[in-house]
Amino acid sequence: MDSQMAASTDAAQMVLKVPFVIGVAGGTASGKTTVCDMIISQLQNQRVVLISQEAFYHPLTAEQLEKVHEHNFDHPDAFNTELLLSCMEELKHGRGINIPNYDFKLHRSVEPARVVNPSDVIILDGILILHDPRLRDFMNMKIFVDSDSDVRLARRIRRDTVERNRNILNVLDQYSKHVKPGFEDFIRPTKKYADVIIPRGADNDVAIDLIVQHIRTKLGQHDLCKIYSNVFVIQSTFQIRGMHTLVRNAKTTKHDFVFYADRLIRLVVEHGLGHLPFTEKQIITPTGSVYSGVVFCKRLCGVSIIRSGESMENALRACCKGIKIGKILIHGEGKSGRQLIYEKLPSDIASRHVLLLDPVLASGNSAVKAISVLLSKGVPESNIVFLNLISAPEGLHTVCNKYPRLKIVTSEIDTTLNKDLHVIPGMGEFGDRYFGTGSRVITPS
Ligand SMILES: Nc1ncnc2c1ncn2[C@@H]1O[C@H](COP(=O)(O)OP(=O)(O)O)[C@@H](O)[C@H]1O
Ligand SMILES: Nc1ccn([C@@H]2O[C@H](COP(=O)(O)O)[C@@H](O)[C@H]2O)c(=O)n1
Ligand SMILES: [Mg+2]
Repeated sequence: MDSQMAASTDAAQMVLKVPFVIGVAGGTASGKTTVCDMIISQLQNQRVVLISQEAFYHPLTAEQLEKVHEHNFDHPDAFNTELLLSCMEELKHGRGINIPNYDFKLHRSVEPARVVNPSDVIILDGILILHDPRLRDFMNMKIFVDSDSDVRLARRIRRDTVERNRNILNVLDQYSKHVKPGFEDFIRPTKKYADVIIPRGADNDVAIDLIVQHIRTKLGQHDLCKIYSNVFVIQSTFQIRGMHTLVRNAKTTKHDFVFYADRLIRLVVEHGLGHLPFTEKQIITPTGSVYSGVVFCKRLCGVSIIRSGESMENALRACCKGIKIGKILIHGEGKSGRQLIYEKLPSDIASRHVLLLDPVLASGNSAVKAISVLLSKGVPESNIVFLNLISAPEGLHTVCNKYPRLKIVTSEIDTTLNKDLHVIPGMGEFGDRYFGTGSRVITPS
């Protein structure tokens, strides 16, 4: 008996954007916040938010306030870690939150609360941010800022007297009673959880550059699949890398380019077909045995984005006999708007699953236009599977943010776009190389 089954992912399900979370710990005045600010200023094209653990200090009771000099702010119990955990859970699920706005002069939070929007990167900064294992579990990267304790004490005295209205004798007293023991007992022991230790804090430009590079790489490449659960990169093998090496090589002849591009396209198409819904079916084999299998989705069609997308039509026809293939031609260069020049689509496209074909996803502007044409014809967003050979992170961000319900299947995610919006490292002008109409090599910029 046939039964309708859901596809590998529920088409109607909203896509989860999981942020890249970085924890930055270290002793007081080690430079944690300064390091975080430097990282943020270098991650200009990402949505980054900084959350300080200090926002989650328990407010002091009237009784505790009277003896504030005895209060230990350097102990894990000083923080409302449960609240921080629930805030992280919200952000992880793409929901904005309000966090307390802590005042170091009043030892409590003040109005208004701080609004924190969902972001691509969340940086958590605090002396004991690596202490609780449940918080560490949220983190993709853990950093410990390691600065000399004399330097830290000097900075702390300066900061607390100048910015936090403290008396120097109280600062020194608090330091020896709570801050130093808290560092030895709870903060320094979390250094072992760090993936990266930054000696000299913000003075260590090299370490900060390496961290930023790592975050960019993680965000730009396969971790995009963590951020966007609708992005699927086909499993990399040496065979696939070898084919990419050939098609990306500027010296590869047209004949070889077409041969290896076709092989890669075929893999992407087969993978893309795996994201369509199917129907369960039992059959009898020649041995008389029952085999529980599935039947392919029948209501589908291809749509190629002219001209490069046409290179993917043969592979689609080879996989799906007699498939209808429509075409869309978009005009536009650079960052300016895109215009629809031509479209020829199956008249019943609204009732079909659509495999949208374009070997290179660069800025995502043409893709967004092409997808909007499909939507205007009544195709549900969740019925679209967009197939690429290579995708730039910028294009993935653009398309996934605008259309979180469609799926993108690609064989590799590249590093970035250059100023001319060419994918880097990329493979040059795909259409020219495939159809033999150009010999231009794009120089790196
Ligand atoms: N490398 C540095 N050189 C000079 N001053 C620094 C440096 N790093 C931090 N500071 C100063 O030290 C103080 C504490 O730094 P901050 O980044 O707030 O530390 P933390 O967040 O670890 O407590 C601030 O006044 C800051 O401007
Ligand atoms: N009301 C408070 C709360 C905290 N502290 C001290 O702040 C330090 C943590 O902040 P850093 O920016 O230095 O990491 C911590 O050592 C607490 O002693 C405070 O003095 N008063
Ligand atoms: Mg700080």
